[in-house]
Amino acid sequence: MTEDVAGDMASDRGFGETGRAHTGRGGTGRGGTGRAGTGGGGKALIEVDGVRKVFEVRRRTGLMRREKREVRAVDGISFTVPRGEMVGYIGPNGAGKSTTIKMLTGILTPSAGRLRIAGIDPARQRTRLAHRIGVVFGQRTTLWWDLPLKDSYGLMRRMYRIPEDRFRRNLRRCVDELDLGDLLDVPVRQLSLGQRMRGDIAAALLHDPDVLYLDEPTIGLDVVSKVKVRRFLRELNAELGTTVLLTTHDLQDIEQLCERVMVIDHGRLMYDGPLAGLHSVGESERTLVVDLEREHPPIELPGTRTVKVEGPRQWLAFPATASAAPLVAEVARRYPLVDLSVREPDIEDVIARMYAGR
Ligand SMILES: Nc1ncnc2c1ncn2[C@@H]1O[C@H](COP(=O)(O)OP(=O)(O)OP(=O)(O)O)[C@@H](O)[C@H]1O
Repeated sequence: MTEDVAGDMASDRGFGETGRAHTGRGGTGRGGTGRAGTGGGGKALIEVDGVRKVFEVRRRTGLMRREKREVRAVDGISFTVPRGEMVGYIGPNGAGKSTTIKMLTGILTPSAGRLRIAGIDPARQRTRLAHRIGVVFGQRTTLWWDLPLKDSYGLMRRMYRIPEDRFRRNLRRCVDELDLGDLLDVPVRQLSLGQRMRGDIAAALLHDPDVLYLDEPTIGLDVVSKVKVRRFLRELNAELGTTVLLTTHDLQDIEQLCERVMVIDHGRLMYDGPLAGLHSVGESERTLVVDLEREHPPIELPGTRTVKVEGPRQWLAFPATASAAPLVAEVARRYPLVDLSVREPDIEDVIARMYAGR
């Protein structure tokens, strides 16, 4: 398929500049309704409607016999993502996350349903789409294994027909933000996983994609590099309105980058809404840590359960959706209270409960 991509590439914008339409993180104004929307009534950049992907797998069941089986990797998913939003796409192993991203990039064709990225059908217009999207698959590199990093970037410049000055500007910024200066002359095969990952993130950004798909982008990164990568992604989103779909098992990525999160399991969307809303779905609990004047039998109050007693200190769990104020007042009224604090639920616990519940 040959497609004229010149129109897509005509603009001379780059992430070294800040002149481009500015939507920023959460700038699309999702109201936390728990449903995907197009944000402020604008047309969605990513549209997924009733999408399925069924794999047919054959399994040997005897010497001469094989059994055909269907795997519903994605089982009727619908959502939209407005321009400029950063969305987390999470789920347990085998949930269907990578399959979704592969369909969104045109690598896989859906068995049913409709997909559009900026109006482009990924499976039918893959070349055209390639100029609008950047992809990082943490488990696999898009770089040339035997070439130094900078030569891979040079090839990408030609493939994407990036104007020279824009390429230089974008590369300079990636090198600065992702600490790639000492790595540019190193063949990709000699890079550590974390170094290669930073190289891959830069490669996905050189052509100023509108949409960035990140599949486990912080895998192998040390703590400092994770912080840098997240900060860079936030800056790009704020400056250029880059839309990000982020798949990760590191929930700190989601907490620090995304206001909206989608949870998928067994190929179905279990939740789509604000990150904070997961607490109510996951039936999570907050904890009141109470210091009494002296040791005391476990506190008994309706709507709470005492989860631990250690000397004069007690830990009381209560539903995360309930207000702590009446509970605090009741503890103070009935018990010899010295001090107390409230601990918020850990998002990892919430999601673990959610996966387990299903
Ligand atoms: N090419 C394929 N042929 C057959 N089955 C497949 C194929 N690719 C994926 N699957 C199956 O589809 C389901 C979803 O897989 P997918 O890779 O999308 O999950 P995932 O959510 O990305 O998991 P992980 O977090 O482990 O990367 C799994 O049951 C997987 O075994």
